[in-house]
Amino acid sequence: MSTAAIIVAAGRGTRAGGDLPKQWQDLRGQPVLAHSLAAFRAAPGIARVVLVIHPDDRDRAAALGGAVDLVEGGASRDASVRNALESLAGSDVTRVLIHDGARPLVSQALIARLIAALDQGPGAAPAVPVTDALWRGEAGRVAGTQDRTGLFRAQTPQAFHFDAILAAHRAHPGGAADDVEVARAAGLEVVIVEGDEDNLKVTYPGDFARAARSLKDRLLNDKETAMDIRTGNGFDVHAFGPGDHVWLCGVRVPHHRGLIGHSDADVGMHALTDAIYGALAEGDIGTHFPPSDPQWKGAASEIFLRHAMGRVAERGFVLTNCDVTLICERPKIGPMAAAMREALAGIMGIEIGRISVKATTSEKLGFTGREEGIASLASVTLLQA
Ligand SMILES: Nc1ccn([C@@H]2O[C@H](COP(=O)(O)OP(=O)(O)OP(=O)(O)O)[C@@H](O)[C@H]2O)c(=O)n1
Ligand SMILES: C[C@](O)(CO)[C@H](O)COP(=O)(O)O
Repeated sequence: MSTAAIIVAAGRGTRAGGDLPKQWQDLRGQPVLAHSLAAFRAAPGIARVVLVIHPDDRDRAAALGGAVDLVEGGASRDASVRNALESLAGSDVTRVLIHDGARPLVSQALIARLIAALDQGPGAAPAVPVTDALWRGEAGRVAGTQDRTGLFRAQTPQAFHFDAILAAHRAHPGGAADDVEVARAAGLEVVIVEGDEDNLKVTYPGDFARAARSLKDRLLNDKETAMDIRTGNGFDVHAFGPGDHVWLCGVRVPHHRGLIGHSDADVGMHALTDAIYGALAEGDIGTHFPPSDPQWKGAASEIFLRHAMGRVAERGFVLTNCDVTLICERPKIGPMAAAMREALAGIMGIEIGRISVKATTSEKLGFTGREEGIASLASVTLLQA
């Protein structure tokens, strides 16, 4: 059993206007059709994609790249669908989703709903109920009203058992608005699946801007496609006190003084850990390891950093890079920076090339200039994996 998608894109888009047929016009940096195609390529249940194109568009279709079967369209939408169905006849395809290339906002959730609905019967198609009042118009005036009870606006993809829809198309005289009409003419039952208001068909010039707005909203908000990139920053200070070494970014650095703190006072690692919690909007080290809790007294700061990295993984992110700056006159950090990056890479489980440790003095100004303590700044970037 295998499910194929047919994307019809052989129309000329006369109502949309423009220099190119609408499916080849730009929508946020890619042809409209590239968005429709990407949705089916990404859909887990779809084994094969057939793209129906106009003969004039072969070069454009080739530029889309990737594994698709190209089929030439016909003079009408239903003729285009028929050509694609015939190209799959005799293959292992048992189910098919037929989609307008001009609907670039089809969602993974909708595709999944349709595939699931085919377990119940030979046909399933998405639609949204009509919510506006309906009028009949004549010569620019309202000539009557139309009861909207039970009326729906039909969308694609429309999904069918393959043999049934192929036979229905072969038997149809032509001129159907969509494949549901063809299926019903052959007596097939088609269930209505909840459609999606965003799944608009680019038809008129104003639809490009609407589609672009919806796509932008989806990129920002939709869990299916959202690219969640986060930055966080951290800042920490520890004062010098008695001692013969300091811990900085996981490295024991000999020094004529120590740093005072509830834990091991690794100021660089604390700033870095806080930057990670900041990017996740999960507070700071004190939120997770309260200083009032005696169990963290003298604790190795790598415990905090490992916990923050664990939260990054649990929340589905990866840390793409971090940058730590230590601010002190002494000890000199330069000779130790490579060892610090290596220590952090080991604790964080990421490659050293994504970790920067650097230092600056404050030109003998302020508390770091007077060598009363060390300050540290850190920033990180997280990406939803
Ligand atoms: N001969 C045709 C006509 C239409 N289509 C496709 O069917 C879908 C829905 O059709 P429509 O929105 O009407 O597209 P066009 O026919 O291109 O538009 P117009 O009627 O404005 O010319 C589109 O993806 C279109 O490319 C097709 O593959 N072959
Ligand atoms: C297939 C379709 O998109 C379902 O709503 C619609 O029927 C296409 O209509 P058009 O007249 O080709 O724009």
